[in-house]
Amino acid sequence: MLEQRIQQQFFESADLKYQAADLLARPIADAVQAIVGCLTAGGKVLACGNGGSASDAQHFAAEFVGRFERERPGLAAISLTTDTSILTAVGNDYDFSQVFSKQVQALGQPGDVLVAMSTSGNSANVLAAVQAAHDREMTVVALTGRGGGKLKELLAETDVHICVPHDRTARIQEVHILSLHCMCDAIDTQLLGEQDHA
Ligand SMILES: O=C(CO)[C@@H](O)[C@H](O)[C@H](O)[C@H](O)COP(=O)(O)O
Ligand SMILES: [Zn+2]
Repeated sequence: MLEQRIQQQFFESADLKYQAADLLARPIADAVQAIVGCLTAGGKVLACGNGGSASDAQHFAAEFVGRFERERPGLAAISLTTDTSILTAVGNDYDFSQVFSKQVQALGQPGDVLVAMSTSGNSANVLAAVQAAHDREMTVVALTGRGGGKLKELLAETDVHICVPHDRTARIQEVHILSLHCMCDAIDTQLLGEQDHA
């Protein structure tokens, strides 16, 4: 019984990934172009999100600064979810909704990219970070689900929206991490040339 339930989750995740391959290949490629353009012009990537998406922001930044699958010089990326002193000071002195936007205001430069993750598209601190990124003339790569929520409404035409066609947070997160890995792979390919995995 339990095994069936577990298998069901695998099937649901795999089905969604098949569906998303068609739908998301274009916006993921657009995100890669935006990030490669930013990095080659001397810019950097900032990443944010809550809960599981906070882990994804850190995971993504680690693959930039350290490496993904190939040796290359580190790429400029900072996760806005890691500094507990900043998070507690801003959360305590201002409001939790400002924990990311304050960092975007302090660190963001025109031409930088903000990777903003929210499965609901409705987390106030992620929405405020997107607004701060626009004020700083940054491009936003938004990873969402559930139709994109309020975040979708905030996006500019030059931004990129990777919206997973599902309602469950866990399933959406599983496609987000796959999308981030696709981006790492494609960015390395753009910077270093093709390499097979065979
Ligand atoms: O990982 C999970 C659920 O799978 C949770 O930690 C989840 O990320 C948290 O509830 C977040 O606060 C949800 O925020 P969001 O994705 O709607 O912006
Ligand atoms: Zn989770």
